[in-house]
This record gives sequence, structure tokens and C-alpha cells, in this order.
Amino acid sequence: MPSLSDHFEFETVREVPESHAWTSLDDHPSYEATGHDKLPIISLSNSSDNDNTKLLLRHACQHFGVFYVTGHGISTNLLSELELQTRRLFSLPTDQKLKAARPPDGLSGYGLARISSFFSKLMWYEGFTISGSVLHHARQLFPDDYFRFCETIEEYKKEMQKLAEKIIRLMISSLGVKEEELNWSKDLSGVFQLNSYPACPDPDKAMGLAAHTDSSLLTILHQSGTSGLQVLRREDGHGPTRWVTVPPVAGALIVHVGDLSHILSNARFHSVLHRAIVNRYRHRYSMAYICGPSPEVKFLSYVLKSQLLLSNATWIS
Ligand SMILES: O=C(O)CCC(=O)C(=O)O
Ligand SMILES: [Fe+2]
Repeated sequence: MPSLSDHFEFETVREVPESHAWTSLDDHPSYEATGHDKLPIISLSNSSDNDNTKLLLRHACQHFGVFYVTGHGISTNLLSELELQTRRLFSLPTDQKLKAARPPDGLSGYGLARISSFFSKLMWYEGFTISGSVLHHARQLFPDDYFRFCETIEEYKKEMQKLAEKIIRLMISSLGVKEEELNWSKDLSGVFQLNSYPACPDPDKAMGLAAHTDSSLLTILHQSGTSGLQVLRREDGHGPTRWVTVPPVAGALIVHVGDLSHILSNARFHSVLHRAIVNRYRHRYSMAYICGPSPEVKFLSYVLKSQLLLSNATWIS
């Protein structure tokens, strides 16, 4: 199983070593998002027209499993500051980052991709996971100057929690579930994942983040100005099964439907397989707020059009 000792200084490597060489990158052809593969862009700013927003969200969750949102209320200043602090963290020397290493039985800290243990090859990736307060790790990373980092992370988490609650309520109520049955959505918990994909000398061989679905209710993703996210579209009238690039759109955040929403909606909503590929020249960053019900929440069985949605399940990220 890959471990933290497998970390190396990506910037110094001239060739992709065997440990990081994947043969499955072109399992399906890759396309730019055009025509029917273009993801919906949904504005959340028009709160007086909830019904139309719900219809658009329902369609996106049923047919794409991923979409962009605009009018989300997150300021460009906060997004720029978050990018700055993320770059700052990953630019630290490896030894320094390893002081905040994620322990083998822990969730928070610096380390390999959290899905690494499912794969024999390593990814062209390093990550920092935040569950709960970031203060302890921030002190280890930046002993003399951790305030701004903490402040930015905590503010962004707070904003994400509000936004996630808003989107989840709209999504679930778009299926006809009544407002009063959505009280659990006031009690969400989130894991915040900072992702770093260094520039790679041979991007056709290396995998940024291998194909996966998110286990959450939903994930809200911000990507720095570099493309890399791809989603899998299954064979349909518009083409074969294919990887479709999801480019950054100025001012928009990306929302992934998670596995829990798939379950909660009786499989009407789809969590979509996605992955990240790497770039020859540019270091790419993304920030994912992975949101589920608080672990204390047990979904009371509740019924939608006389079908059981979910009973007694809890979420641990
Ligand atoms: O970097 C990306 O675009 C994808 C990140 C992602 O899928 C995740 O953090 O779960
Ligand atoms: Fe993901």
C-alpha cells in the first residue's frame, strides 16, 4: 500500500518513474465539452424564482451529476485569498509539509490522495485534508505566521456550509420532498480538501486523481485557472463512453452530486465518475468542500411518492 514515505519532490523529477506510470489513462477517449456535453450553468442569485432553479437543478442532477453554479455569493476576494493560501501551503518544503502529515488512522493533514490505497500506482498529487479546526496543523506548517491561513480556511468553510445547505435543500425539494422534512440539512458536516497537481514532464503517463465518485451528498469544487477535471459521460446518441473536460468558468463553482444524494433520491440523481489529469507546464490546484449530513444524523426513513428513500444511514467521510 502506498505510504507517506513515497512522497518525493515532484519539481525535481525529469521523468515519470515506474511507481507513478499509469497505463489506463486512455481507457476512454477524452473530449472537450461541446454541444450536448456542455455542463449546465445554474444561477442561484434569483431567489424569487426558486421553482425554476429547482427544475434546472433536478435536470442537472438527473442527466449530468455535475454542474456549475453562479450567483453563489462567494466573493472573488475570498476565492483569490484561498488560492493564495493553498499555493503557499504546497510551496513549503516537503519536510515542512510532512510535519502536518495525515496519520494512518486520521482524516486531517497532508498526504497522498485519500483514495490511494485502492490503486497500485501513485498519483501525481499531494493533498491537505481539513476536518474540524485547522489550527493545530496550521501552527505546524507556518509556526510564525498561521493567522491568515486559518482565517481564510475558516471563512471559506463557513461560506461553503451555507451554500451547500442551500443547494441540498433545493435539490432534494425539487423531488417533491416537503420543507419540514429537510430539517436535517441544517446540520451538515464538511471535509475540506485542498488538492495540488504539480506540472508533470509526461502528462500522458501520470494520473492526477484517479476515477472516483464522491461519497458525499454533494461536493463544491473551485479549480484554479487550469483545466484538469474530467467527468465520464456514458455512451449515448452523442458519442461513445468518453472523458469530458470540465474547464474553469470565471465566477462559477462546480457541484458534484455525491453517492449519498444518489441513494437519497432513489437513484434519480447520479453521482458521476470523475478524475483529474495533469498538465505539462502548469501546477494546478483545486479546493473541494465535501459535504454530508452530520455524523449524528440518522435519516429517519422518509418516503417520497410511497418509496423508501433512506433508512437509518449515517455518513462518515
Ligand atoms: O481536482 C479536481 O478537479 C477534482 C478533485 C476531486 O475530485 C476531489 O477532491 O474529490
Ligand atoms: Fe472527487
